[in-house]
Amino acid sequence: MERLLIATKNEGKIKDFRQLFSKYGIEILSLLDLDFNQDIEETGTTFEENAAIKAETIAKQFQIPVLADDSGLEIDALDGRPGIYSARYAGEKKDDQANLHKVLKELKGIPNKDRTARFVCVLALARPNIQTIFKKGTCEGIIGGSPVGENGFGYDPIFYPLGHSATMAQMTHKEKNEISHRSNAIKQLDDWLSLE
Ligand SMILES: O=c1nc[nH]c2c1ncn2[C@H]1C[C@H](O)[C@@H](COP(=O)(O)OP(=O)(O)OP(=O)(O)O)O1
Ligand SMILES: [Mg+2]
Repeated sequence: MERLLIATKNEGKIKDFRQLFSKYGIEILSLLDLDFNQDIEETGTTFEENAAIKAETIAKQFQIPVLADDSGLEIDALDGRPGIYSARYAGEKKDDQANLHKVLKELKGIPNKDRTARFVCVLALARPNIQTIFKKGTCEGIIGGSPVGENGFGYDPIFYPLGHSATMAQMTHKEKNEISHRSNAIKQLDDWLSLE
């Protein structure tokens, strides 16, 4: 296998996947490379369900193996929110800045020790006529008091991975990809990747 289609339009994810799969010699294509203008509605109630919806919709349409990523931020003090609603936390129009500021507002006054959180990434690999498989990766951390750093995307500027004094948005792309939820999920696909 030399090319893999990822069922996403999120440029931040695409950039992560390009780097993470380059060591396997796999070229990444995304929905941005295809003539696919539909919006896939994420109607599931779990990361797994939403990842399956995205991967299976595209695999069925194009009759090729497709990987999808459903991911988000779980904050303990917010009972796991924003969770599966991370992309649309501040409204249907996806807005990374509005989303992270909503989180910061909700955590106002909460001390560091109670600002624990994790990024979660569930990958679904859908193939024509084969049951979809799932892999999950997480990355534990602490939510900061204000956004710091220019790299990455989404909630990266407010997320300090455990044991680090830099946010994910202050890290280089390579540093983020060594510890991220996405890389931890991909590592579990190793078996499948070396079989292809
Ligand atoms: O490494 C990450 N660094 C920072 N933030 C992140 C990361 N990974 C996921 N996130 C956040 C972004 C978005 O608010 C949500 C994913 O939502 P999610 O529905 O999976 O993706 P999406 O709608 O942006 O693109 P798509 O569904 O087309 O793949 O979690
Ligand atoms: Mg989405």
